[in-house]
This record gives sequence, structure tokens and C-alpha cells, in this order.
Amino acid sequence: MKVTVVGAGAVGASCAEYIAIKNFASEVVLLDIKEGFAEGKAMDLMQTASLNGFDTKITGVTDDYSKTANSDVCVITSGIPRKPGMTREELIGINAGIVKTVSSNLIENSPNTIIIVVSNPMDTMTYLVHKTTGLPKNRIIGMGGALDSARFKYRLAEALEAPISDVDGMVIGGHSDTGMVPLINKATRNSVNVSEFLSEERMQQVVEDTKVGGATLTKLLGTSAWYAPGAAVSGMVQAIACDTKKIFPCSALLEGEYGLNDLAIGVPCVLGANGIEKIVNISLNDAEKAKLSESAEGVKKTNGLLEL
Ligand SMILES: NC(=O)c1ccc[n+]([C@@H]2O[C@H](COP(=O)([O-])OP(=O)(O)OC[C@H]3O[C@@H](n4cnc5c(N)ncnc54)[C@H](O)[C@@H]3O)[C@@H](O)[C@H]2O)c1
Ligand SMILES: O=C(O)C[C@H](O)C(=O)O
Repeated sequence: MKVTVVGAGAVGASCAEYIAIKNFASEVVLLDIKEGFAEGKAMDLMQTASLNGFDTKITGVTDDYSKTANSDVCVITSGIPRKPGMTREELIGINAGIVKTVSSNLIENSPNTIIIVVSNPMDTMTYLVHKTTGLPKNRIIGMGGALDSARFKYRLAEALEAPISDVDGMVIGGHSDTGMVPLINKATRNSVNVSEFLSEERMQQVVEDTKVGGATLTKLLGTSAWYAPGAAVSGMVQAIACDTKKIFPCSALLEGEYGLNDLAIGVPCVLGANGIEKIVNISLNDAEKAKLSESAEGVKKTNGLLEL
């Protein structure tokens, strides 16, 4: 399994590190436009191999796509991150051009690859890759829900004063401060609905803290987060590499699923060797349906800013 990660910045390097530590890929190629940067990150990471016990070979290249040839999975993290006070949507002007060029270069060298889009605004960047590359819809996957669900579980565990391993929950919808839909009514502690343990007010607090998870970290760090994003991507790459058929909420192109069309937005997906093997249609209550369709309107508004 060969994986290319474009963008050797905070998220790209973290993603490469987690993929290597999990030891399921033979090769990770890190590519960046900044001269020598990916080479340096790759060398530093390779010097952790004997310490962390992995055999994955990590190489770094400066803008040389020939080295990415025949990658099974390509991850796009190239682009600018937001600063405190900004929304993800404000990044569209710079990141759309980067994502369009990068995805075209990747496919030219790896025509059978599966692409995971991370750059923000992620749902719109995923839609852009669908619109400009024409790859089958199962082979373009946006990463947002895996991260948002991890943050949801963190907040649930905090509220429940429970170990995270006891908690389950999922976030669907757009990967934005207002568009996320944490499915609080379906969240459980060891199979018991969390409403048995938490007041309505506390559950709403968990929902609101989850939705602004990225903004909260951006304010603390001065730039956006990377450890949990990198871990979330590595989990998705592993599901594809090892054909696990695990369910992750992913930004997928919808053609009627959930009553939505012509956008990419977070919905539960089975991930396996073929990328998105199935979009899982779970039943939503009326409030959840309304929130998902409101979120879809927000994503479509941002998509409307693309020059297609
Ligand atoms: N979807 C998510 O859940 C999620 C999570 C975290 C970050 N992000 C997004 O991921 C992106 C990267 O974040 P980061 O913190 O790693 O930023 P960063 O600035 O640390 O790294 C970005 C890297 O991209 C490189 N780059 C820019 N243009 C390029 C090009 N044309 N080709 C190759 N490389 C190029 C830069 O040189 C830089 O090293 C941002 O858009 C951020 O908003 C998304
Ligand atoms: O918050 C951001 O801008 C980065 C990313 O989308 C995140 O959720 O961490």
C-alpha cells in the first residue's frame, strides 16, 4: 500500500506519522511545494522509526509528482489553515486553486487512486474535486466527520465523567462551525442512551462545544489543529488499506441520499478497499433531518462561490 500525502505542514506530517506508527502501509510519500520542507519532515519522521517500531518508508519530495506514481490513496492537506476569528469558508479563495491543481497532478500519476480531501472548506473542496476530476464518487472522500465525531466523544466523556472507550457518538452534516449535526439523541454510554445520564441542558452544551471544536483549538493554538485531524485521516486510510468496512461519517457526493443532491456533505459511509463502499441510510428524527438540510444549504452556498 502506497500513500501520498500532499502538504507536509502540520496536518500532513501528523497524518504521515500516524499512518507509519500504525504500520499498515509500505510507503508514504510526503509532497510539498516549499523547497526541502517535505524532505526534512520525512527524514525527521524516519528517524523515529526505530524508536516507534515501524517499517513504513517515508520519503519527501518538492513538487515532484512522478514520485507519487501509482499511489493507492492520496491525501490532500495542502492549503492555508485559518487563524483565530476566521471561518473555514474564508479559506476558499486560496485553497480552491491549490486543491484543483493538486488533485489533477495526483490523478495524472495515479489514475486508480482514492483521494481523501482535508483542505478547508472541506465539503466544498471535496465537491470541487468531484466536479473537476470526474473520478467515480466512491473514490473521492472528504475528511471531517471522523474528526468531529472524535471531538464529540471527547466532550461526551467529559460530561459523563466516563472513559472515552465507554462512549459512542457520531457527527454528520457539514464540517463548519454552524453546520455540524452531532447526533446527541443516538449517543450512548456502553449502549445506554446518554440522556439517561445527562440533563437536556448538559447535552446541548456538549453539542455546542463539539460544533466549535476546531474554532476553540484555533483560538488556543493561533492556527488550526493537527493531531486529531492527522489521526482521523490515518484511521480512514487504514480502513481502506485493510478493507475493514468500518463506518466513518465522510463527506460524500450525494445523489438523492438523505433527500439531498449535488453536494458533498458528511453522512455515514462504509470504508473499504474501494473507498466509499456504501452510504449508510440511518433514520433521522424530524429535528435531525431539519438540521441536516439547513447544513446542506450552508454547504451549497459556499459551493456557489466556486468558479466551475
Ligand atoms: N478537514 C479537516 O477536518 C481539517 C482539519 C485540520 C486542518 N484542515 C485544513 O487542512 C489544511 C492544512 O492545514 P495545516 O495546519 O496542515 O496547514 P500548514 O500551513 O501547516 O500546511 C499546509 C502545507 O501545504 C503546503 N502547500 C501549499 N500549497 C501547496 C501546493 N500547491 N502543493 C503542495 N503543497 C502546498 C504548504 O507549503 C504547507 O506546508 C488547511 O486548509 C486546514 O484548514 C482540515
Ligand atoms: O478548525 C479548522 O479550521 C481546522 C479543521 O477543520 C478542524 O476542525 O480542526
